[in-house]
Amino acid sequence: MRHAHRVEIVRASEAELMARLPEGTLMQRAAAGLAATCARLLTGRRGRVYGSRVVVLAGSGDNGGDALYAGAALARRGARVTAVLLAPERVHAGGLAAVRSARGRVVVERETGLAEFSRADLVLDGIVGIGGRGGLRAGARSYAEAARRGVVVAVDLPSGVDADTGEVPGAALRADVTVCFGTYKPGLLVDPGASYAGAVQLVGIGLELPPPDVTALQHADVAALLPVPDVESDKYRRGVVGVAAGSATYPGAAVLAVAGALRGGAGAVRYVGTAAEEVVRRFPETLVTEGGPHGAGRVQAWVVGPGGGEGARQTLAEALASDVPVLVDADGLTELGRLGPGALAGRTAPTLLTPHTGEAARLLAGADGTAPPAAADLAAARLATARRLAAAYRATVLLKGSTTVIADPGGAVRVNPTGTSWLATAGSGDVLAGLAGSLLAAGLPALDAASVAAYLHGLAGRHAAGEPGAPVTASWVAEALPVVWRGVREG
Ligand SMILES: NC(=O)C1=CN([C@@H]2O[C@H](COP(=O)(O)OP(=O)(O)OC[C@H]3O[C@@H](n4cnc5c(N)ncnc54)[C@H](O)[C@@H]3O)[C@@H](O)[C@H]2O)[C@@H](O)CC1
Ligand SMILES: [K+]
Repeated sequence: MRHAHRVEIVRASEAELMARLPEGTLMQRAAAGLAATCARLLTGRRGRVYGSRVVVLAGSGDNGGDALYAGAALARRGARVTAVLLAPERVHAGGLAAVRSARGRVVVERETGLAEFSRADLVLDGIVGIGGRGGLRAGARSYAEAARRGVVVAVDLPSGVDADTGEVPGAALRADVTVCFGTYKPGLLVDPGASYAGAVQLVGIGLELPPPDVTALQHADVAALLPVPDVESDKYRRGVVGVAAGSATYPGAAVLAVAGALRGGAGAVRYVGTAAEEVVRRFPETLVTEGGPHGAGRVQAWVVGPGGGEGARQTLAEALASDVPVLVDADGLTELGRLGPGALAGRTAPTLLTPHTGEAARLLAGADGTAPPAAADLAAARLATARRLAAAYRATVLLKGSTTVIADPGGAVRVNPTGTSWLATAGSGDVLAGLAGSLLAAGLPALDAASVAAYLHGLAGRHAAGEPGAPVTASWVAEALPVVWRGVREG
């Protein structure tokens, strides 16, 4: 599991530790880890550190200090190091002295800096770290826009990315590798920030941290959560998931939601709705029932909404009246937005909402009676959006997007590290809804069901798209689920 902490928490832990250690110890630990990664990268690219061109972009804070000390360490190993000072009057004095004494070059003119930047083998981005506020300032922005041929290593986080939210209010440096200190920062795990970070490496500096603000599951965590039948299992013990989806206009949504549900670990899938014929033709193993969720027979979780069309309101009401977990998607969310959070007030079992940002906007409007916010604004602030929705509806929320975010009403937040933009395809959400519902029926708590579903769905999308990637259809994503499930279990 990757743990991320917000800046306020990092600062408090650092202060507590620094009070017990000789001055500069943490920066030396950070710089040593950073220099080791840079040396590995240079050796991988050029065969050796000696003689390589390294540029250190040093801003005015301790982030620049880390970068300068790491640059000095590389200079001592024979790298040709140029430190470019973006704020010469406020540069970290100790770091600068270290570069000078290791015979590094120091430049302050922007033109020279940019020329060095463009031909460096490796650039250390130490412009700003967790002290960054707002978009990059003009002098720094030119580096974000300049061409380069070398590898860029972000110090703690790519400059220009908001550490707490992943928002990029302007330009940011695009890194190939980010070396972060002490803990991951939420902005490294959530897009758009995550897309600037490249491969992220954590260097321990000895911080004692409280529980994380944000987590990201890894293979082993997902493997431990996957429901696996034992000798005592029958279809009811494994869970029956009810899928109320599809309509005369959208029968395909029913087929895709069932396709996801059949691969999600439940023992059986029960379909209710008008697309029964299509569903059974495609998946004869599906149990089908006339009418709606009410009186449909035994299920352990409901999925309502995909392709629900006109009937979505009635279906939603019947499912919400049950005492089993309910996943609400698509047209079900539109209906829920009209009804507002009050519609969930009487529920005794968990509710999982799976909006994209457009549906999230309608849900938020339904919660506070205002006009829907712009979906683009919600996408840029996806952590905050998921948290707001979870709090307003007292439900678990899986906010779909370039980084899918899952928020529990209790405050826990997970971000999904898998996924691919090829998943932005029609019907992909229906598969995800079926899959997550199946995991709910198999007994996973809503936060786990949602985050495991997002993880597997993302991997399946990548698997279906292949390398370097090609368009996929939602059906292929569903078909790839057993392969990635096995892959996760194998580790
Ligand atoms: N505090 C500690 O104990 C440790 C801190 N470390 C490093 O220190 C960093 C934090 O250092 P600081 O608190 O000095 O803050 P930073 O170095 O991240 O940035 C603060 C400086 O950048 C300037 N700045 C802010 N926003 C800017 C923008 N948008 N464009 C250009 N300049 C901007 C500010 O005027 C300020 O001088 C961490 O990210 C990490 O790299 C590490 O050395 C580990 C230990
Ligand atoms: K940085």
